[in-house]
Amino acid sequence: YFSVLDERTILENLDARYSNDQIYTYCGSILVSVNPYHMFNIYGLDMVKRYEGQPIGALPPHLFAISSTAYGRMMKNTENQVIVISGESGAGKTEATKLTMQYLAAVNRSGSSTITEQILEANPLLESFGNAKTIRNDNSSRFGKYIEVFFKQGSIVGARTSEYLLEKSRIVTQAPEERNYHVFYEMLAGMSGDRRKQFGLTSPEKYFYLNQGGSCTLSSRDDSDSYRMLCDAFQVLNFSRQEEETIHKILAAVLHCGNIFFKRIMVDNHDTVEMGSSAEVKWISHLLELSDDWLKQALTQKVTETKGDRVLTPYNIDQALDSRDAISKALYSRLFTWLVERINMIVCRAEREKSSSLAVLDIFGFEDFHVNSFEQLCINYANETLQFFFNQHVFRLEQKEYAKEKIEWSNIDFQDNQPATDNSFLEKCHFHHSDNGLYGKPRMSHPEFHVNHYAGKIKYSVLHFLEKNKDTLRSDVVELLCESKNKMIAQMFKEMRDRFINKTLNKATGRFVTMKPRTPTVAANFSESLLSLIDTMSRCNPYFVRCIKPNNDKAPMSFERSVVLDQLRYTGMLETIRIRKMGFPVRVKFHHFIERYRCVLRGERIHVNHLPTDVCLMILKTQPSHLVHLYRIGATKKSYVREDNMVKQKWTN
Ligand SMILES: Nc1ncnc2c1ncn2[C@@H]1O[C@H](COP(=O)(O)OP(=O)(O)OP(=O)(O)O)[C@@H](O)[C@H]1O
Repeated sequence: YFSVLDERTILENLDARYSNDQIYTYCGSILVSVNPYHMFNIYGLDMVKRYEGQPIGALPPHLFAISSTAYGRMMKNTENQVIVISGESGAGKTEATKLTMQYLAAVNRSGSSTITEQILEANPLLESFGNAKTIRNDNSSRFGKYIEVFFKQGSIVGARTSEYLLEKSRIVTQAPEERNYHVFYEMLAGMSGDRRKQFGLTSPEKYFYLNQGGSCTLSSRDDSDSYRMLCDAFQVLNFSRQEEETIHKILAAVLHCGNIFFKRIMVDNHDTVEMGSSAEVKWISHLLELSDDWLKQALTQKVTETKGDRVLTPYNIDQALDSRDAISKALYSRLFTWLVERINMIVCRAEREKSSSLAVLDIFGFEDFHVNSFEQLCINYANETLQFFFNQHVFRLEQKEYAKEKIEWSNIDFQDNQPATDNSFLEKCHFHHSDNGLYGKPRMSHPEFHVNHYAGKIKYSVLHFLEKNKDTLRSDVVELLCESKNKMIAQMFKEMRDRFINKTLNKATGRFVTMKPRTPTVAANFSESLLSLIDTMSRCNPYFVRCIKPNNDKAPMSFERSVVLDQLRYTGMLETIRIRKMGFPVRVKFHHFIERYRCVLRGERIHVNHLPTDVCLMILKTQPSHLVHLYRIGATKKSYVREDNMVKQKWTN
């Protein structure tokens, strides 16, 4: 534990420990984990046994200490627990989540059971569909996840995963040296030639949606091996043959979709398009079990209904390409949501009311890129909200500690960071907040705005912002997809249609009111799911794991202070320090305090009957009276000192 908390001390300690191969450190109530980019032999069954039943602090800092404490507390008090794992891309969140799940699987009382195996198998499946190679991380999760594991009498009885904000743009575009989601490459590498033919597929280099990053292979991952693991996971999770087949069909249809091209033509002086390829269109219609002309209708013209009339407006080439990509994104993201629900159906069958849960939240950290767009605003908004949750928790812990030690305090206050982006997110934010101090207006020449987040000022580019926020498939295209002869596909889009269109409200009167068809924005949906997540988490006892990336080169055991310091700021640890500094952040055990400062008594006799608190008071009374407000004596074991250089200086002298 750090007894003194400031930026420099934290940084120096993390550095010193890291160079000693100690990747874990406690900082207040947080476990800091610095990515070693090198596998230490510290996660075996021997370590599970060593940490099992041990409270935090009994053994050196370790992820298993957090898991063990959370598990023990859940068992003892049947109180729900949550471990919040955060950090930037490549910092080690996914690994920490996997290790926590493995720890739980190993210590739970039913040992290895079918349900435990199914819960663990869900992981490679979601990795195939939700992870991709980025320049920062070869296996980057492109969605946030909240996994609740349910226990009854110490045995795992089920689990439920919630997913947040899958990155959709990746399905249709990739930056240089990046890839699309693993599953496409795995499928093409692992399927037999015959099977590939069945879906009209060839090699990954041939697909526009797969080859934009430049390289379709990965040195750190064998795609055909991963495909085998994916197929095993389908088996363990009881996917039917038909379901597996439909999943493949949707994936193949997305790839064909990306290869559709258009020819620009002029009709009546209007720029319009003609479909350039018929082979892809045929394949897509065949795979999705739809009539041949549906795609043509969806891709070349817009349908507007006014007072019962259908008006058809031909698309220009940009609109046609956009609508092609919108269909691909909708197909893939609906499939992803369906998969998560399908896994939950299998592994979440326990009567949850009677069980307790231990949850893990693996969520992207604060992002500040060269160009920040809508996705970054969502992610940073999520971080802002989680930071508020974290501050509340730290604040509560402080209050509890002061109450226990009967320390009077009055001036601890923490800044509610909520207003930073609240509402600005739900509506077309940049038009509404020019008079908000936390908001910066875009300059005329730059389409951007600024938000002062808790972690610093971030500049957002508004280019494509509103489209990204809408991100909807035209309702007539959704209707077309609902007509698929494949029941699973039809059902997926019917759910989408029912969720967005004709939403009905059950008013207090008991009457149903049909709302005007309205599609909630991505931001509104996300904000709603985030608030519900916070609501669930606030009923749990939280633990915080902050993953830190020590360098930007994925280099093993190399600690760059400037890289780490930036993250310390973003992870909110310095905010904890600020909160603690407003109270009495330095807590020293009586005997340590006496040992260290008895010299200031200059030989004054300490009577054998003096209690440690009396001696501490004697020492403190040697200080000038105007410093009285800087310390407190705890009721049970510690002196509390408000950090102040003058006091420190004097005592040290
Ligand atoms: N505890 C660890 N021990 C050894 N190596 C690790 C550990 N944690 C992470 N790594 C290494 O760092 C890489 C990146 O970690 P991980 O995928 O967990 O990052 P992440 O924070 O989940 O990133 P993203 O947000 O992009 O998904 C891993 O593939 C692994 O090589």
